[in-house]
Amino acid sequence: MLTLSCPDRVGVIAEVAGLLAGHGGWILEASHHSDAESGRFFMRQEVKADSLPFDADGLRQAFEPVAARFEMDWQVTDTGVPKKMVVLVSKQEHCLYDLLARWHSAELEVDLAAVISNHDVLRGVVEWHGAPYHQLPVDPDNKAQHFDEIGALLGKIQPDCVVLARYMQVLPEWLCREYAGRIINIHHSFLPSFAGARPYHQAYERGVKLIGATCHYVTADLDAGPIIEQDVVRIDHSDSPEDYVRYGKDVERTVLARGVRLHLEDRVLRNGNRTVVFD
Ligand SMILES: Nc1nc2c(c(=O)[nH]1)N[C@@H](CN(C=O)c1ccc(C(=O)N[C@@H](CCC(=O)O)C(=O)O)cc1)CN2
Repeated sequence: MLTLSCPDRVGVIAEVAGLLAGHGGWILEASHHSDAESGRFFMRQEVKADSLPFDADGLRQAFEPVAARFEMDWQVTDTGVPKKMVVLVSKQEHCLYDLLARWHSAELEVDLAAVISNHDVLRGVVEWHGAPYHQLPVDPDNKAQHFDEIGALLGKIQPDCVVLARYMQVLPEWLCREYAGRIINIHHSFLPSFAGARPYHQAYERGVKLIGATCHYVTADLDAGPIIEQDVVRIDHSDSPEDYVRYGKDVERTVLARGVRLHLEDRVLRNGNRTVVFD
């Protein structure tokens, strides 16, 4: 899997396709986007591994000159190597349950390397599914220790994706920077509406007719990272805030699962604080 972005200009597609074809590369899926606003070009090329005379490192070496010439931000990943995922949770279980079921049934083909929580309440269900569980309690007077312990564990695992599945702690700037573009959160509102705490109750007070969920990359700015996936569900005057929570959970589960899959399949490319999603 080759993904790239670069300053837009004539010839990028021809150069990339020519290099791949020149080595016998069989392109299975090709997507690209020319973004007028940013003046950048985005591409995703899925190449049949055994059509090439070299492995992923060989492709990286062959591609380097083209990437340099076009000032590309790029990466080559071997989809034959399962990506590593870590899930952070607190006490809310619905998004975790959904991810565990998709992983356990192999619908989500990923190495679930760890589930980390500041509570112990979800240990049983995680270990029943055969995933490792790490409880790292939070001392309100020393939250830095909690995040240091998370950082140390993530450093050992080196995950491709860290999912905040209703994890209720605000990550420090250093952790967001260290894993920029790899930490995914599910916020239970249709951002930018109702950022922060208790969004369903904010929505009730505002009298909206749609509520939703947003899957986004995590940055130091709370709930403000690039959006990966969103969806909404209708509510009406007869619904209570508790109804909003119940309807909202269904949307949260599906939006997070879609967002995680898009990330794991290298279908999401950063475009400033926006994303290009080759779905
Ligand atoms: N650096 C970031 N950290 C987190 C983000 C983010 O976008 N950037 N998203 C949140 C998730 N979240 C809303 O979706 C959220 C979670 C928690 C809080 C919050 O105020 N937490 C309190 C502690 C609450 C508790 O102990 O139960 C706090 O941190 O003081 C706001 C929004 C996840 N992290």
